[in-house]
Amino acid sequence: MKSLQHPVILILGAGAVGLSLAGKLTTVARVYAACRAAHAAAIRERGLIMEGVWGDGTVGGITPVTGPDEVPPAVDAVVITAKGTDTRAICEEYAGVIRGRPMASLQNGIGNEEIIAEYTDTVIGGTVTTNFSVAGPGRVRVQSESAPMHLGAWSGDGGAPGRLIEIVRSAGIPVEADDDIRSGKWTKALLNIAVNPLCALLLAPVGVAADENIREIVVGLIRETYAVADAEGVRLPWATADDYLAHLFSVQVPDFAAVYPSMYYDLRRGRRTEIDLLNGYVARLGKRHGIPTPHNRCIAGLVRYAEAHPR
Ligand SMILES: NC(=O)C1=CN([C@@H]2O[C@H](COP(=O)(O)OP(=O)(O)OC[C@H]3O[C@@H](n4cnc5c(N)ncnc54)[C@H](OP(=O)(O)O)[C@@H]3O)[C@@H](O)[C@H]2O)C=CC1
Ligand SMILES: CC(C)(CO)C(=O)C(=O)O
Repeated sequence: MKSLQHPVILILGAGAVGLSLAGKLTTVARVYAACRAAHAAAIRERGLIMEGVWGDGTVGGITPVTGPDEVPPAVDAVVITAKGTDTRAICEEYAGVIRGRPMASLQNGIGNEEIIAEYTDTVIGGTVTTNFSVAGPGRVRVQSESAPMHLGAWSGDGGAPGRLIEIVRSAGIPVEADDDIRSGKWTKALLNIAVNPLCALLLAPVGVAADENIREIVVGLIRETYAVADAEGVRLPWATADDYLAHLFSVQVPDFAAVYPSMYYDLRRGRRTEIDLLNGYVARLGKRHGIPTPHNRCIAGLVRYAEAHPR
């Protein structure tokens, strides 16, 4: 990232999160959004339509691309917002563009940064605790923001996160530096482990987590995740699982009560989910450490079954 004057940003896998980010960044950067053809056609024709807490209106100036040949050579930074299930494939497709450039992940789950590090030296870990959805081709909705975006050095050039933070902040997106982004990814994953699969399976918004029939399952998922994180040496901001659960039920579930998480849309659209980067990952690590994870194993099994039997 040489210059902050007119940075050129490439967003890889632009759907709900990536197109929303593109819409905001276009005020401060030249933005290329690698997206599917239907989004690209709609954006070329009339711009990106945004609604919600990141602003309402039609945003021009985003250049959609559908392959690496359409990306100019002068990219300063890459941000990946594809699903974790697509990380390797999209990195392969855009490998020539990624190589030698700082690349940030805003994806949920654990394991994406390790894959990205195979394609470039400077990797920035990131989290975003805002609800995004696709309302149609080239049309996104941004609802409920519960915490600022977090960005922090994963590998390589330690100055890269600071430069990206400046760009993101100047676009009006709340963002903070995270000096332990490995723990930051786990911290964000707690919320997704607690609510994403349940909402996807029950076809319910996040508020369902507080239902008296469901709450106990959420408690089990999080207590197991805490035990596994502890065995992995991950430092979480809440000392105990029950401290985090208090935050989840008093802040995060109310903030997102009325909206549906990303995994809900995956199952509804018959797509693969990120379950193996979330609850499935916890179950796998639990096995390795000899920690029982019956809640996470059960929920991961149910999601895998639902993936294989689209409704
Ligand atoms: N939605 C949310 O509220 C939040 C999501 N996240 C995380 O952010 C990440 C992205 O989520 P979200 O934006 O909801 O997901 P989306 O599915 O809406 O967006 C990802 C987009 O990338 C596209 N894509 C995949 N591969 C390619 C490719 N090779 N070339 C071009 N486009 C490609 C997908 O197309 P296709 O579907 O056709 O494969 C899809 O349109 C996930 O890790 C999610 O967990 C984090 C915080 C909040
Ligand atoms: C924070 C939350 C729940 C917002 O939708 C999310 O990360 C997701 O949908 O995956």
